[in-house]
This record gives sequence, C-alpha cells and structure tokens, in this order.
Amino acid sequence: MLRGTTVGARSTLRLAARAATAAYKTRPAPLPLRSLSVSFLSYRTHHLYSTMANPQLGLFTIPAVENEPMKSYAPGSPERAALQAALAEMQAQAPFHVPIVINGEQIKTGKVAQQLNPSDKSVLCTYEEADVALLNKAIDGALKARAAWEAMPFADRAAIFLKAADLLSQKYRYKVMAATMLGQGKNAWQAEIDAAAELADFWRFNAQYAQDVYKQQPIKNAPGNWNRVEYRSLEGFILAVSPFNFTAIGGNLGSAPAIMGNVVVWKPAPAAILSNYLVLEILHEAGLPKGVLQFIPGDAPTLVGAAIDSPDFAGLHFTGSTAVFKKLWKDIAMNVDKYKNYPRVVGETGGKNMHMVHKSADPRQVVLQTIRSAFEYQGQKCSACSRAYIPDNLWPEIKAGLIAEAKRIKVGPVTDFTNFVTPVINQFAFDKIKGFIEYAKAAKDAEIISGGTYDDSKGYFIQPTIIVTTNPAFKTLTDEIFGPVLTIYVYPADQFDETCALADKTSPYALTCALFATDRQALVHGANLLRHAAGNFYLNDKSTGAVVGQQPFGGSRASGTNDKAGAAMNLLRWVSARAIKENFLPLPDFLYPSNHQ
Ligand SMILES: NC(=O)c1ccc[n+]([C@@H]2O[C@H](COP(=O)([O-])OP(=O)(O)OC[C@H]3O[C@@H](n4cnc5c(N)ncnc54)[C@H](O)[C@@H]3O)[C@@H](O)[C@H]2O)c1
Ligand SMILES: N[C@@H](CCC=O)C(=O)O
Repeated sequence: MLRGTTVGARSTLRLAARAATAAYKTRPAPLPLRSLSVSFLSYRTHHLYSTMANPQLGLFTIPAVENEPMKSYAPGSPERAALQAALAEMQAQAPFHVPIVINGEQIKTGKVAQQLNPSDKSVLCTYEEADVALLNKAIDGALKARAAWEAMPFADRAAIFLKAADLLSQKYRYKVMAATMLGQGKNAWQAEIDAAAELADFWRFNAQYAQDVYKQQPIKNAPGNWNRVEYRSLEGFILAVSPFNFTAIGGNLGSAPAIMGNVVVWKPAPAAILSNYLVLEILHEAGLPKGVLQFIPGDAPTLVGAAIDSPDFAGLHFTGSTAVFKKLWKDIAMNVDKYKNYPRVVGETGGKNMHMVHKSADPRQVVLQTIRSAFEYQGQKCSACSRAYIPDNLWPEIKAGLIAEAKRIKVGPVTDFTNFVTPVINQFAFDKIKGFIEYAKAAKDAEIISGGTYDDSKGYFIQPTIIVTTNPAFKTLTDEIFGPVLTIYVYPADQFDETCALADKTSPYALTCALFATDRQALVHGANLLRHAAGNFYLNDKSTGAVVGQQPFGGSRASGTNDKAGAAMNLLRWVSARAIKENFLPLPDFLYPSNHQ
C-alpha cells in the first residue's frame, strides 16, 4: 500500500507499472502511455525488466580469492620471452589510436592528443579528447545504465570482476604489462607488480570485500521483527580521476564503486591512456554492461570541472597530487547546494615518506631497503622513500653502502631488462626533478653524495641522486619530488625521540613510514611516537610495496582521506545503507500498558 499518495498518483503508478510490465513482455514495442513522463516510464520499464529477468535463487558465496602469483622474468624464463615478444609486437604496431568510450560506443572527435613513450619520446598512442557535450552524454548514459546495474544480483556483478582478473592474469597479462612499460616507463618487475598482480588483486579482493560488506547485518531482532540492511549504490554517478603511475589504480578507481552497483565516469591520466584503455576493454570482455564505466580522456580541468558541476555528481574517487585534490574538494564544497546528496569525496594523494633508522638497526638492511624504496620506478610511487633519518653511529657504514649500491644501478630504457631505473614519466617531471637537484647543488647546507646527473636527449633519464643535508627543514626534506631523489638527515644517535618528533612535523604528508631497529623496545616506542606520521607503517621493511589483501593502502594529513584502497573500508564509501524493519505482529492497541488505570 502506498501510504500518503493521492488517488490520482496511485492510479498513475498502477498505470505505469502495468505499462512497464507490458513493455517487458513485448520488448522492444513502443511504450503506450504518452501522458506519463518518458524518463519515469523508462526507469520503471528498465527496473522491472532487470529485476524480473535476473532472479537469484540461492545465497551464493564467491570462490576463495588469493593474491596473484608473481612471475620472476629471470633470464631464460618463459614469461620473460613472452613479455619481450609482447613488447616487440606493441612497438611494431605503435602508434595506436584510443577512442573515447561512451555506452560501449567508440567515439572520435578529431581533437587528438598523444601519449609518448618516455624511454625514447616516440608516440605510443594518439587519443581522442572529449569535450563537455560528450562528458554530459557520458553522464546521461551512465545514469540510464544505473538501475539495471544496481539490480543485477551481486553474484553476477562479482563474477564480472573475477572473470576480468582471470582475463588479465592469463590472456592479456603481457599486453597490459607491455603498455605499462612502454607508456608509463616501468621495468618488467614494476609492470608485473602493478599491471598484472595489483590490478588482478584489486578485482578479486574487492569481490570478497563487497561480499563481506553485504553480509554485515543487524545483530538483533526484537520478537516478531526482522531487521535487514541493504547496501544501495549512490544516487547519481561517481567520478573516477586516476594518476599516471599505476595501471592498477586506474583500474581500481572506477571498478571499486562499480562493484557496489554504482555507475562511473572515468577520466584517465594523459600519460596512462593506452594501458587504461586496455583495462576498460578487459572489463567489457568480462561482461561489464556498456555505460557502467564511461572512458573520458581529455582536458582535465574542463572535464572534471564540468562533471563536478552536475547535480547528479554523487562522489569523487581520486588518486593524484595533493594540490589537485584540494582544489577539487573546494569546488565540490562550493557546489553543495546543487547536489541531490552530499557527495562522497575520497582522495589518496601525495607523500613525503621516510625511513626512520634507530641506532640498533641492521645497516645492511637499511641500505638495501632504502635503495629499493627510493629508486624503484624512479621514486614515482606515492610511497617511495624520499627522506631518511640516520643515526650518526651507523652513518659511516650506511653512507658507504648507499654509495656502493647506487653505483650498481643501471639506468636506461624499459626494453633492456637489466635496467633497474628507467625513465621518469615526461618532460614536465624531468624538469621539476632536475630543479630539485640543481637547488641542492647550489645550497650551502646540502651535499650530493651520489648521482646528480640527468639526460633528456633520448628519453627522460635521471641518475638516482642522494642528498645529505644538515638543515632539518631543507626543501628536499619537505616537498614531494616524485623522482629518484633521496635526502638524508644524520642525527645524534641518542636523540631518537627528538628526531621522531622532528620528522613527524617536517612535512604535511602522512602516507608511508618505515622504522628500522633490532631493539624491540625501539620498535614499540618509535611506532608510538610516529603513530600519526603514516597510514602505512613498516617495521624493518621498505616503505613501498603494499599488497592488496595484506596492507590496505592510504595515508592521512595531506596524503589523503585514508579510505584504504583495496579494503572493505573503501567500498563502504560507495554505498548508502537502507535499514529495513519488517513487523510480523499486529499492534493490539495504540495505548501503552502504562496508560491503563
Ligand atoms: N596516495 C596514493 O595512493 C597515491 C597513489 C598514486 C599516486 N599518488 C600521487 O599522485 C601524484 C602523481 O600522479 P599524477 O602526476 O598523475 O597526479 P596529478 O594530480 O597531476 O593527476 C591526477 C589526475 O588528476 C587530473 N588532473 C590534473 N590536474 C587537474 C585539474 N586541475 N583539475 C582536475 N583534474 C586534474 C589528471 O589529468 C589525472 O587524471 C603524486 O602526487 C603521487 O603521490 C598518490
Ligand atoms: N601499492 C603501492 C602504492 C603506490 C602508489 O603510488 C605501494 O605501496 O607501493
């Protein structure tokens, strides 16, 4: 019974339901009732069709999920040969052309931009750039796809992402890795942990976490009652805005809201277009309905600004720099009167991650873990170690070790598998990182003990650089560089507490931190002192390399909203719960027992 509706409205609803049922039976016959609004009718028709066509006659459980097994790419291994073949094929076929994808339709505008290969500046792909009219078309299409997608039984939604993970890890592994290596400048191992392992993990573990969320139900029912909670998708569309540095993050920002029944407009990063487009194709091949994830490359401020201006904007899933996220947050706040709901704003942003070394640490481990964290993928991980605090009792040994190990680092293009360091992403990044190195060279309170050279004549190559400063507020100790530059501050070994306090306040970021000590009490004490300095905290391990399903990832302060990518916590941001109470017993009287005489 529809309480509170007028007779006219009730009969209108009955007519609409009848019309929708008739339309379902005779699809694609034209709808008969012209007096009702088209959008209302099409919503009802779509909704009834989708729920009636997709009954779920069982309480299904997804298969157990595991982390994607890693391949080594060691010389002579079959995976190394397969990846080299994929790279050669992709290089022979480049440049590719990437369309805008709206409702599954490939769209060309004629306004074309390029994604370069940072190893040699060749054109890897050209891509179409959307304008505001196409963005609005994408939003409309997503909103039309929403009812059927939300109503699809969870088992079927989950199956799409589980299938996508299998397609990625088997059929498309080397293709997506090759696009990540050539487009985003990753070596084989870095491409493996990102484009193959982390993305497959995101898709599989999100299915598991979504199931865990749905299972969270009220723990009490009063006699004669049944309480339930359903996890509705958000009304409207989610805007996913992704960074260049992880193909997996591009794949996750759209698919995490989508697995919870949301529709998404995805603005990929210009330097990750080809790999991100392949990810979209895999999702479509796995059965993601057209329109659920719209692919909209193009001018970021224009497209993102227009999406945030839409009254149907329901949430932002962002990963990228702190400055951009802060701007978007302010823009969203200014629009709050426009929106139907308060939008969910989730952003994982910059870092200035540290290795904090106690006087009891194992110096050899500090050296090896710091070299890896600071210089793998050229320091272009939000989690990269960018500053290290070393006690003076260990400094001579650690200094000699860092200099010796840095000399073993080979720098060059991604196709030579012996290169540990490959190019930085583009000319802008190269110039910015070069600026920090030149600043250190000119400073009186800093010294470069390794690296300090760079060369952009062929690709964007920067020699891993180690700066030592006596100034605890030195610029390269405070600012995010996002390049292969490590700054070290040597402290008196008996001032561990003071140095932890100093490091905690030196930078506005709080993403990752690693503490090295063999003294258990120092680990306990340091972890307490640095409790709010990082969202991901490591003991005797490097600050990079969080694994989905093992270390939920994200930081606080200027590093983001800490909604933990790859965790149920993140998925909860993309649902709006409805509590349902059903009563089985009639009310005998409106009076309370206490009202009786
Ligand atoms: N915390 C994390 O989990 C995490 C993970 C990866 C990267 N990051 C951060 O991302 C940054 C590197 O990635 P990036 O260079 O792609 O970041 P970015 O901020 O330049 O770009 C991120 C996205 O925002 C878009 N964008 C850029 N300017 C915009 C504007 N004015 N309005 C709207 N959108 C805009 C870009 O096109 C891209 O899609 C670093 O700061 C790094 O720390 C953080
Ligand atoms: N999972 C990654 C996240 C990197 C972000 O850029 C790590 O922990 O290194």
